[in-house]
Amino acid sequence: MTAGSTETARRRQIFVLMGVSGSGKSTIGTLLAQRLHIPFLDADDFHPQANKDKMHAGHPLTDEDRWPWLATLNRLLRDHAAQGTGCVLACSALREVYRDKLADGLPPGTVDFVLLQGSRELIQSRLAQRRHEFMNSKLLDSQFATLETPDDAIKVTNDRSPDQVVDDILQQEHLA
Ligand SMILES: Nc1ncnc2c1ncn2[C@@H]1O[C@H](COP(=O)(O)OP(=O)(O)OP(=O)(O)O)[C@@H](O)[C@H]1O
Ligand SMILES: O=C(O)[C@H](O)[C@@H](O)[C@H](O)[C@H](O)CO
Repeated sequence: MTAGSTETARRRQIFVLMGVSGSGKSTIGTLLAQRLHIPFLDADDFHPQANKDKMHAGHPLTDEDRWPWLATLNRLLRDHAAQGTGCVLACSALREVYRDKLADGLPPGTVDFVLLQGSRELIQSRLAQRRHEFMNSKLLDSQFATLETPDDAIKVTNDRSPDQVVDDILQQEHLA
């Protein structure tokens, strides 16, 4: 790829940073979007209030709770693709069927899923120090139980500085 075409590919690509709560989707996703000069979207901002209330009370979401939210996110991604602009979306996307819903109707190769990994101990310790609008850290076990590890995602362990993690993503993406 030439430098010019690499730059164009970067700007059009849609990245979905996925993983359990506290895996670093917002932190790493924000930085990745800055590095690529594309917008950052956080799926947390699109939950209906009922979902936020449920999680805040310590109850995991069900598939039925997630479908309308995933449909909203899919529309957002389609809008970006239609405009020819990429974006970075931070979204748990824990199950394969959720990822299929997110990518539904988008041209093949448009969406790259990036799984942020980390030990339960590391993530729990980060959650213990974090304040969040609605997420309850007691849900971490159910998040791990629901996670279906994708075969075809970029996988990075978020146990280094955010800058190093973004470097790793871009290298695996051949966009560095
Ligand atoms: N590489 C890192 N080094 C140090 N701290 C980190 C790193 N990545 C994330 N954190 C911290 O871990 C906590 C969780 O990160 P973040 O909020 O980005 O996760 P998330 O996956 O978006 O969580 P949620 O899905 O619950 O919104 C935050 O306090 C963040 O500052
Ligand atoms: O699918 C889910 O269960 C949700 O997306 C959760 O993962 C939360 O929204 C998020 O982790 C809190 O920020």
